[in-house]
Amino acid sequence: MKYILEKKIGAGAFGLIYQGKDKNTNEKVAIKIENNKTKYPQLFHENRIYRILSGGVGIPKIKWFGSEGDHNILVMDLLGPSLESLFHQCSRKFSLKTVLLIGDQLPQILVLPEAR
Ligand SMILES: Nc1ncnc2c1ncn2[C@@H]1O[C@H](COP(=O)(O)OP(=O)(O)OP(=O)(O)O)[C@@H](O)[C@H]1O
Repeated sequence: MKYILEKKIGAGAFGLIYQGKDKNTNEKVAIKIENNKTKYPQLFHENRIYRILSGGVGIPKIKWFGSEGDHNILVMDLLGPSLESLFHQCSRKFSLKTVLLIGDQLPQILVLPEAR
């Protein structure tokens, strides 16, 4: 794999997410990893769904999906911090302006590319 893991940035129900980078270009990426011995692997399906949603606002592009050793690995664009972590940083209170900006942007994220 031409990517290296740098630091853990999140954990989902079934996998861990790391920030990493492309060894050749130094481009920052997000790398999601699951154990491929798990009873109900998810990452293969997640890879397919991300590809269907590709081109949508806020949807990370998939750069690579494959297996190495005991792990399935999905490499994608690194997004900014989650709304939850921004909310936490703002002492769990957003200004009216922020709430309106989020309200304006969320519907664009929820619409499928072909429905635009
Ligand atoms: N492309 C990305 N760039 C930056 N951070 C990401 C990216 N993908 C996921 N994360 C971070 O990792 C966290 C967990 O990722 P994700 O929601 O994909 O896992 P999950 O296993 O599907 O979680 P769950 O099913 O429990 O909601 C996210 O909340 C987010 O903070």
